[in-house]
Amino acid sequence: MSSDTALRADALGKRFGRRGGWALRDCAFRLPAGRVCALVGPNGAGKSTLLALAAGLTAPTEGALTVLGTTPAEARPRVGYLAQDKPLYPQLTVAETLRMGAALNPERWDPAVAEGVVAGGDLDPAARVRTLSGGQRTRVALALALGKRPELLLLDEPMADLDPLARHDLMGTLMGQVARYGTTIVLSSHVVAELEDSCDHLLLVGGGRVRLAGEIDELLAAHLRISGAAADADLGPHTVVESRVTGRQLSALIRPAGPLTDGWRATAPSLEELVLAHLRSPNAPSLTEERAA
Ligand SMILES: Nc1ncnc2c1ncn2[C@@H]1O[C@H](COP(=O)(O)OP(=O)(O)OP(=O)(O)O)[C@@H](O)[C@H]1O
Repeated sequence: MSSDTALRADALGKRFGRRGGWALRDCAFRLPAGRVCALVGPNGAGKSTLLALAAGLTAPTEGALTVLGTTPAEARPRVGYLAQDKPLYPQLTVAETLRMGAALNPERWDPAVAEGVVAGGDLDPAARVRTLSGGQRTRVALALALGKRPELLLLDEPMADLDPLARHDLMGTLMGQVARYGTTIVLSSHVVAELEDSCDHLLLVGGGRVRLAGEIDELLAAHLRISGAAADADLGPHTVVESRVTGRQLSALIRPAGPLTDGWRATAPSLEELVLAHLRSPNAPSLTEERAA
């Protein structure tokens, strides 16, 4: 695999327990290095499982996940991971937590980066983690992940307990990382509108499968929102992701397979419209780089 690939899944599957259902199945995608990738999908879709696999915390049941050109276990020192529950030691102070980060990552630790993230939140270095709010803990956990100067940063719902200003601030910090160090970021979130400005790659999972994977610009360009008279609707060769009839009007999100016949009004979808249409239509065909190529 070339070094310009941060993450690659081949027939990746994960099942918890021998009788459990598949959290992920038959997943194939490639995430180029240096991208900011939005990982979206409904509750239970497999987002956290995918991030935990990439962080080397759990092993695939079948297939393979290649991280920074190697196995997840070998890539671990070069990967930063922020888990959904942001585990920290509650009895340690903020400063002690950062010292622990330095001790655990002697080769890579950058105190200025870690302290900068903490200082941005006006946190007292002497405060104990147990006295911090949820959002303040997120900031400390993020300082640990970023202080490691990761080549790949995996963030599981980092914005969930942040106020709007702190979210904005977090995105600024992350964009700074990308610009300065070329860090690849995978960020799971339920708030798609917040990702539109900062992410350039999308991975949409649903029911354990990859539904959409690719550059956001290319995915958007592959779809159209159309509307027209329901009576003479013939969407012939096009792939219909979602369609609705209201009165005499039909509106749909399609993947055009050629020019549209006369009578349709067509507009480009937003990222949110693209994602919502696929979430509402779990049986719509997938579109991933592999299949699109
Ligand atoms: N440790 C585990 N043991 C058993 N089943 C698990 C475990 N972790 C996840 N699962 C199952 O795997 C599936 C995917 O879960 P996962 O947490 O990856 O989804 P998610 O997309 O992150 O969901 P959410 O948006 O709710 O955080 C779910 O059906 C879940 O019940």
